[in-house]
Amino acid sequence: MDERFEPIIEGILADGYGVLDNFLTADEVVALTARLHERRAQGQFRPAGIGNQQVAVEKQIRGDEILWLEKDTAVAEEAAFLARIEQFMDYVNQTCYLGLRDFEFHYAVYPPGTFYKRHLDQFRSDSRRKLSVICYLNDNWQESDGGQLTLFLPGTQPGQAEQNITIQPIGGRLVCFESGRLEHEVRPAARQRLSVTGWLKTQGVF
Ligand SMILES: O=C(O)CCC(=O)C(=O)O
Ligand SMILES: [Fe+2]
Repeated sequence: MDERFEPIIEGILADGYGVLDNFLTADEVVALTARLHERRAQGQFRPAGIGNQQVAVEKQIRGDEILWLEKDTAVAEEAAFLARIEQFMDYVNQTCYLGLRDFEFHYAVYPPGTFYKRHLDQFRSDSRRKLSVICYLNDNWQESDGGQLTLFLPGTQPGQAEQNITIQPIGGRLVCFESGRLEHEVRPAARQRLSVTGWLKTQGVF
């Protein structure tokens, strides 16, 4: 068992979310970022969709561009990332019994000035999504760069106010939270903001 994932599991069980720094080493972040930029320069990214609305409407909600990672076409650094995610998923299954069987991940680029308004990941498209996972690829991110992830934790007692958690999108950092329970948003980013985002899923019907 991979003990380094334990703090994030404890966070998920206690609070519905966990954060783990150095999920990727600095060298791995640099290498994966280079692959991202190559693919984007080749025109492989598309504006992220949120449903059937027009792109202009969607941009009021989210402004990121994405590219799904596919096992078949993954280069070495991408395959290594997906293998690490698989280890993480195995560890979660051994400790949390969520019955995770599958995952899907995409690169995400938030150009300067873009954001993703408050939302819930799960029910938009696929109720098999159990855990949302984001790994940031940013070099030397400063608080003044904006782009923070805000998690809205529901109060645990009746009448208790929700709590806002602010997470800086620091390179190599992994964030994981319950897809069906925690609403969240990406604050406007003042500089280009890079990540790999995905979902750990159960099998079964939508
Ligand atoms: O990049 C982040 O911090 C969150 C992204 C997100 O909420 C999403 O892609 O659904
Ligand atoms: Fe989200």
